[in-house]
Amino acid sequence: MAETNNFLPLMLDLSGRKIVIFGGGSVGERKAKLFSGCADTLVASLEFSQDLQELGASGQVRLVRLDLLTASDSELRELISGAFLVIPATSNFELNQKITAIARESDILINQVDTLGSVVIPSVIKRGDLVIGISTLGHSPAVSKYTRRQIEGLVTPEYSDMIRLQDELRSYLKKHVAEQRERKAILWKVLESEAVWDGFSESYEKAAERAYAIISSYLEHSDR
Ligand SMILES: C[C@@]1(CC(=O)O)C2=NC(=C\c3[nH]c(c(CCC(=O)O)c3CC(=O)O)Cc3[nH]c(c(CC(=O)O)c3CCC(=O)O)/C=C3\N/C(=C\2)[C@@H](CCC(=O)O)[C@]3(C)CC(=O)O)/[C@H]1CCC(=O)O
Ligand SMILES: NC(=O)c1ccc[n+]([C@@H]2O[C@H](COP(=O)([O-])OP(=O)(O)OC[C@H]3O[C@@H](n4cnc5c(N)ncnc54)[C@H](O)[C@@H]3O)[C@@H](O)[C@H]2O)c1
Repeated sequence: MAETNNFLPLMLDLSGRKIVIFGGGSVGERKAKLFSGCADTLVASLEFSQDLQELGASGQVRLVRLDLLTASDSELRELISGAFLVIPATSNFELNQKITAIARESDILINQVDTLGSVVIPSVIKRGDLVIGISTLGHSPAVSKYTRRQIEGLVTPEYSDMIRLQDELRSYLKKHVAEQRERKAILWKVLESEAVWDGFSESYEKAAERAYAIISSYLEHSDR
């Protein structure tokens, strides 16, 4: 088991990156669904789940059907050539280990699914521009999934509205308030305002109106 207190989450721009998944079963399918929306995802397998076949037919993932046990090393190297991440997820542990070894030769990141490797895939919540990754570093994926479900209930649609409003206010304040510490104080006043959060239930514009009222009041009373 890897030393688990050295793992940290990173948010990576995967656009244009190649991700190769070996094994088209329930695990390969779950990983392909996660990555197909943002990376060039290829799945190599003997068989493919129904959902993967549909993802392949719609062009969201590339499917390569082959018996990986009879594939030559050069064929495997060809499949992973240029990959950013390799995910050996067949039901054959030894085969997964062999693919891992070949990927390691090319210093490619590897997400091992049958043991704790150097890359762990978290449970992911994506709500517009809010992205949350949750992991127990291999100790209990079920708790990751459970925690994701708990947090999903907390992250209401207003969170996306507030991100949009904060983004708008940050641009406005950068033009009108020179001091970064003052801009930060104002943004937090808006963030902690129940009136602004309640405003979203009426309309985005109502929440924004209340936010700008907070800014005006702050600027009138600050000793600028
Ligand atoms: C988070 C998530 C991401 C994803 O893969 O998409 C993920 N597994 C998920 C679900 C899940 N996987 C398993 C269960 C059954 C209950 C349980 O075992 O707990 C459940 C829950 C369920 O299905 O209910 C079984 C399991 N998992 C691993 C093994 C191998 C082993 O450890 O032996 C075995 C077979 C164990 C056995 O043989 O008994 C290993 C890994 N699974 C990980 C990630 C990495 C650690 C992440 C972390 O620590 O948080 C790691 C190390 C490698 C990896 O990255 O794949 C995804 C939830 C997505 C979502 O949120 O819905
Ligand atoms: N990381 C996780 O969350 C997690 C969860 C459950 C299981 N696992 C592990 O992941 C592995 C895969 O689990 P699964 O539920 O997806 O299995 P599965 O049986 O549903 O799928 C296995 C896939 O591997 C393919 N395959 C097997 N031998 C092959 C070969 N010689 N050539 C090409 N393709 C081949 C099969 O065609 C199938 O598509 C298991 O070994 C298990 O240890 C990991």
